[in-house]
Amino acid sequence: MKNRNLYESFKTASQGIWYTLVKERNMKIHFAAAAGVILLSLWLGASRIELTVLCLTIAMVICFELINTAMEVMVDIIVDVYHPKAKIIKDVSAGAVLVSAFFSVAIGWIILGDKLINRLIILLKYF
Ligand SMILES: Nc1ncnc2c1ncn2[C@@H]1O[C@H](COP(=O)(O)OP(=O)(O)OP(=O)(O)O)[C@@H](O)[C@H]1O
Repeated sequence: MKNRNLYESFKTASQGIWYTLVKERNMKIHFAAAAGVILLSLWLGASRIELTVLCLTIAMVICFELINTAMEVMVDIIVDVYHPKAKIIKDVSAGAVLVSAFFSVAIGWIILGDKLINRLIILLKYF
């Protein structure tokens, strides 16, 4: 079965994202964190380049989670019993998400940490 046109391709890709968002708890966390980071960056007055780096970082984590979900479904189609290699595939794939999430937190802190602390100090002076 092949997508007939660009609209069909867009629709099926969106369904893939929606499936992952509904089924995977971690994807909900990634989306919530992404929304939080973008709002925080706007509030802290992040520069365009900083916002660009943060958007790339968010995209990296979400893409790895999408691929991880695809890997899990693919493994489940191929094996429906315990298999050590199925475990390796799923664990490695989950590891990719973990590494990207860890570094995204580090990047977020490097970019926004100082601004956040300074803003909080200013706010605390009012009280
Ligand atoms: N067929 C299998 N054979 C061996 N181990 C498996 C198998 N299916 C799952 N596992 C193990 O269980 C873990 C969880 O697998 P599951 O398919 O439930 O993913 P998940 O809980 O959605 O993971 P994630 O938190 O990465 O989204 C895998 O990382 C793997 O270690």
